[in-house]
Amino acid sequence: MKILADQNMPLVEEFFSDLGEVRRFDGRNLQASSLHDVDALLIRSVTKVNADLLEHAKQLQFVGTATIGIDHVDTQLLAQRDIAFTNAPGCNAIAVAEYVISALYAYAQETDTCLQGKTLGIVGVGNIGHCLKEKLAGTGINILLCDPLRYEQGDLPEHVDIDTVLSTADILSFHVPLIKQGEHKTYHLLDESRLKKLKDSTLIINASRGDVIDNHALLKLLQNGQRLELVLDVWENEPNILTDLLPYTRFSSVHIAGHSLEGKARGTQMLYDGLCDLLGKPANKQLETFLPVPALTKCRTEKTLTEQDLGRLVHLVYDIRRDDGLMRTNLASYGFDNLRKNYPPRREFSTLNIDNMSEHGNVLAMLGFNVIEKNED
Ligand SMILES: NC(=O)c1ccc[n+]([C@@H]2O[C@H](COP(=O)([O-])OP(=O)(O)OC[C@H]3O[C@@H](n4cnc5c(N)ncnc54)[C@H](O)[C@@H]3O)[C@@H](O)[C@H]2O)c1
Ligand SMILES: O=C(O)[C@H](O)[C@H](O)COP(=O)(O)O
Repeated sequence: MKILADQNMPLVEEFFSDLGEVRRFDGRNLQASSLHDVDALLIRSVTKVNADLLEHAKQLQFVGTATIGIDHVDTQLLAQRDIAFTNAPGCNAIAVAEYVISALYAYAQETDTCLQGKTLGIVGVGNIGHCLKEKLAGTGINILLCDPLRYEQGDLPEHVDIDTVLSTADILSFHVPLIKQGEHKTYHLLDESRLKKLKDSTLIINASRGDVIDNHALLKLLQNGQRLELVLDVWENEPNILTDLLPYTRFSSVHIAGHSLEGKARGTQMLYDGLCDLLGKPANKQLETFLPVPALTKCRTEKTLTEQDLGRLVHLVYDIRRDDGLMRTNLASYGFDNLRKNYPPRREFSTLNIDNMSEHGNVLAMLGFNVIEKNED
């Protein structure tokens, strides 16, 4: 079997080499002719799977994207052609939620803001939105949830409609898929008129898809003096983004919110499980065996922990300012895609074992650290 995989997908040889011959490709420049003898195609969000790409793909049985987002794949076409398809729902939910949490504590530190008592609106309560809500449950941040689809399905009774969330929340975090049309479209969900109505200095975090916010309208409003705090991981028209927005952002990054080592590796493993399933073979490889030991594995807390201390613990594992600095310093010379390709390793909170002497063990555990309770006596 011939397996063609994006060159920036980790651990493909480790997982797939027993199933066939693995070749790599450049995700943004895959040619239709390269697919003539391919049985399984493993992609990321940068490869568009459409009729043109599949023109010569006579043998293709399987397409897997190591992402939750599927806006780059014509899934109807795959179904028509009887090509099995799998994505990787939830693979990077922890990573994106931790990106947001790192942003929140860094913002609080830099602006001398107390997060406790602030209201956070989570728009899109799927894998990521739900994970974020659970992680923040002990922090004293008030949370509003907005997901009309889940509300209509009857499984989110606490849903608050988007315009109420936008006018109430101090902080907004977007975790919706890109939907271009229909009643619940998310394309330009934050358009000019909604942006104009936001409270002064609202903190907007977008780690979903760039098109969810009208970037040009946002820039125009900021240039005209509207005060907003921005954390942008995703941008319209990646990799050729509206760089004029950068100076207005508190933190920026190159669509890496989901790129913890664990998140990326889980994505590869989910595709491996999907292909094994299709082939009727046992999926017996485990990602834990392939992940390196983290640089930092242990620390100890004392009796009292403030909100600032929680922030310090978060930033011990992942500080969004590392990624913000990389983008601001290097975007012009390296370019968006190269920065993504050379993204330095990042681990999840669960890799830090905390010997806990404080009263906040449950808050630390909810955030996702590995808490080991220690009694003084
Ligand atoms: N920046 C990154 O690195 C990164 C990583 C992972 C995912 N993403 C993006 O984040 C999105 C969400 O990821 P997920 O794993 O939580 O997906 P998910 O499918 O589990 O959840 C998305 C949720 O959004 C809801 N939704 C759809 N339309 C909505 C609307 N108009 N208003 C409010 N809610 C709406 C859905 O009902 C669903 O519950 C992905 O589709 C992807 O585009 C980005
Ligand atoms: O939809 C997703 O899962 C994410 O946007 C994903 O993390 C994007 O990363 P990429 O596939 O481009 O590496």
